[in-house]
Amino acid sequence: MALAGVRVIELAGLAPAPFCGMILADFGAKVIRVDRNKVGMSLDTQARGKRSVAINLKTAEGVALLRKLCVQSDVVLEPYRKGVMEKLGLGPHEMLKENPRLIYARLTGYGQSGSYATAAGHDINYLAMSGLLSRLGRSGEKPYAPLNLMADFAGGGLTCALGIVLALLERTTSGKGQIIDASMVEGAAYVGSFAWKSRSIGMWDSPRGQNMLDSGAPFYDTYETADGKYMAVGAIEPQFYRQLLTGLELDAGELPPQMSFTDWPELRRIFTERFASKTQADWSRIFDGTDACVTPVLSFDQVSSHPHNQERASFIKDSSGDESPRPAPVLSRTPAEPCLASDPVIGEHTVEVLTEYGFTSADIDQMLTAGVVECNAVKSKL
Ligand SMILES: C[C@H](CCC[C@@H](C)[C@H]1CC[C@H]2[C@@H]3[C@H](O)C[C@@H]4C[C@H](O)CC[C@]4(C)[C@H]3C[C@H](O)[C@]12C)C(=O)SCCNC(=O)CCNC(=O)[C@H](O)C(C)(C)COP(=O)(O)OP(=O)(O)OC[C@H]1O[C@@H](n2cnc3c(N)ncnc32)[C@H](O)[C@@H]1OP(=O)(O)O
Repeated sequence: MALAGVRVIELAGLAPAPFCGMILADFGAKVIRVDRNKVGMSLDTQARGKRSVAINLKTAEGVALLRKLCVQSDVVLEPYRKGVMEKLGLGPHEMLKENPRLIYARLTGYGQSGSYATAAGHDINYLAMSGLLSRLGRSGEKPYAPLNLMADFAGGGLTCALGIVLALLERTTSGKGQIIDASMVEGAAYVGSFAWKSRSIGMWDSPRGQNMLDSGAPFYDTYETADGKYMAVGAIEPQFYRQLLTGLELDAGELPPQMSFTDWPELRRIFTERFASKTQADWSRIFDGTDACVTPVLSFDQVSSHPHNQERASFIKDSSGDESPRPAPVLSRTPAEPCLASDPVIGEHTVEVLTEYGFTSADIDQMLTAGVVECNAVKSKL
């Protein structure tokens, strides 16, 4: 796998950093999640392929231990509020002095500088601060955040993973590590570069929800079907739009022109009525194999059994039978090989990892007894 041999220390966080760590693990890195002691259950739902070590960082020995792990690792990924790592004596400048090849990734909402740097926040706040949230939502309604996908995951975890991979690549020539300041506000804004930069061609001149790609246009929207499901329509180009009309059995000559903004409400009414006349399966049969750019809006239950997704094996099942998306993208020689075993319990691999990093049994026993680290066995599911 592409990241084979890369050792990552991920400090346990809420959602974006766990996703970043999972991406690295899916593509072959050895990711060790550092959890707290005495926590019953991990809230990390993005733990695929990781191992867990439980360390009490509120002890000097715990801090010294983490430092030793970082000295022997390639990447440290930390998701805490600005200043937390420095307070622990584990700030990037100290760590890079000890391991100049270390890539020290800091994934925060507001970045490491600026007056919001130390403020608490979540996806919706970062998305709001990126400018993007103001553009999301239907006409006449308040801004609407699309789950916590944009800042936490696209602008956060994924962008941070890109930064780490870029720094690893650069290190192959310089031999040096570096610090990554991954701000979710900036990551989300960057993901939204199209929205920013396409203002110059008038893409966003109308208010929220009244533009071509923000649910303003009737040919770029979702429609309810007779069985209460939905179809997605993305028929922008005239040649594809004509195929949409053919599938809907509508005569272009009897309709207003596609790009007549003032007629969009009337066109939407006509499309709404048409889509409501057949089921999702009926419409899928009609539009499959055409270039009308019309697809069913699949539920999580439907998605893996759709023929296209099945043919590409786009979804995988883990050892408990739970489905999730296959890592993307697919690399031809060194594809990701996601681990299908159950997620680690907190501290499951403490002894295994510390042994691997060169600690003796006596050292480990001493740390276990002193409560510096914790090792927990997997509970039987029987
Ligand atoms: C929308 C999202 C995230 C959604 C996640 C949800 C899935 C979950 C979020 C809350 C969960 C629920 C909740 O926990 C209550 C229930 C618990 C129950 O067990 C389960 C059900 C729950 C309902 C549960 C259900 C779900 O799991 C949840 C709903 C996001 O947007 S995530 C993005 C958040 N932002 C960032 O990550 C940006 C960077 N980070 C930060 O700004 C801050 O970390 C943050 C997130 C604001 C949190 O601030 P906080 O004050 O809590 O922490 P920090 O200031 O960062 O300091 C960390 C302290 O911890 C110490 N520490 C760290 N490791 C160790 C260790 N191994 N040992 C000892 N101590 C450790 C560290 O030293 C710091 O200590 P100090 O404060 O003393 O410096």
